[in-house]
Amino acid sequence: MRNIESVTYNGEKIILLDQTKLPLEEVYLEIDSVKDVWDAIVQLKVRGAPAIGIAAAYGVALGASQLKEDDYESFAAKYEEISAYLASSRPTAVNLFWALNRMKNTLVANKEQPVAEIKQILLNEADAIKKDDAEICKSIGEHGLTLLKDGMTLLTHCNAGGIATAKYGTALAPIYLAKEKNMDIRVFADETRPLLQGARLTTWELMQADIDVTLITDSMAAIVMQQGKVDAVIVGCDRIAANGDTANKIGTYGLAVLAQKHNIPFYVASPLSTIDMETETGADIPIEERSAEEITCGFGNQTAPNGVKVFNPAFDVTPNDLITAIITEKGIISAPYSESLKNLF
Ligand SMILES: CSC[C@H]1O[C@H](OP(=O)(O)O)[C@H](O)[C@@H]1O
Repeated sequence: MRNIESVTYNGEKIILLDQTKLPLEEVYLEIDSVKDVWDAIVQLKVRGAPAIGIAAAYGVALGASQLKEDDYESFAAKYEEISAYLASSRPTAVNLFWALNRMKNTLVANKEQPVAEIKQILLNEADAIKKDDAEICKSIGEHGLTLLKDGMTLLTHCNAGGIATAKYGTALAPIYLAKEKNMDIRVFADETRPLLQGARLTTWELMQADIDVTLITDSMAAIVMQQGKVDAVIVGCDRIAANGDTANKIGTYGLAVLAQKHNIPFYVASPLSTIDMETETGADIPIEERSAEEITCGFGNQTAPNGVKVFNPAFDVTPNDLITAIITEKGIISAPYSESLKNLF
């Protein structure tokens, strides 16, 4: 499997794979400003909960490295402004806030150090967040692999692959590890309107890895399940509430309802960094709403009348009772999630 890195740091600049250019172009952006990190997150040039967290970690460290303040109090005040700005980019994926919180804790833990030292410590912490994520995703893959059998066909939604994380992905991690073991695993990838992360990114990733993938429109998920072609659904997530309700890309909830109707297991793959025990239920998860143009003029092709009213939530919430199991780096957990999630921490 070619390791395609969505976020790296070259000692001066953040290098981002521009995911809006895929699948036709593999373009890497050299980012040296916090504003450009913010823009990249907002425009989904970097996307996927863990990758957003990693980008924000490098973003706040990069911003801190450029600060002129040399006393801790002034430095920390400016640092807070940078962190708050990056936190304003997207509201749903809790990894953004989890990563910024971990970076803030690193700052405070080293407040007795000279500011120049702190700047390097922050960059090292961003590196650690990225390294940890790759190891966590591999572990999710290993646990998820226990659910797979030779000859299975999985359906996935959006992109929860290597480019949504540091490496391996979450939902796609078990599939990559199954490939390494020469298992015969096939995948249906929902195109995932309106931004087509499935059509553009998941098919691209899986084809790069020589994994059998079939692209379907979101509306075709029902018929492939009805025809008995799907053995399990596996998706990523952007925030899991303390009771197991899970926010993921819009369309996921409908898949979970369909899976229940057809007695098909519905798995969510999630690092602990995407589990938010401070958010009690799915009703408390902020759902990002995006521009009308993403629907009326997707990829520059107008397909709806000027001025039409549009509702464009980027995520929906799957109630915990529709989730068969949650695959984490610490193992696979099942209902009742209020208890099983608590035991992970
Ligand atoms: C491994 S996190 C993937 C998760 O993030 C995606 O959202 P977006 O493309 O808007 O960042 C989608 O919900 C995926 O399941």
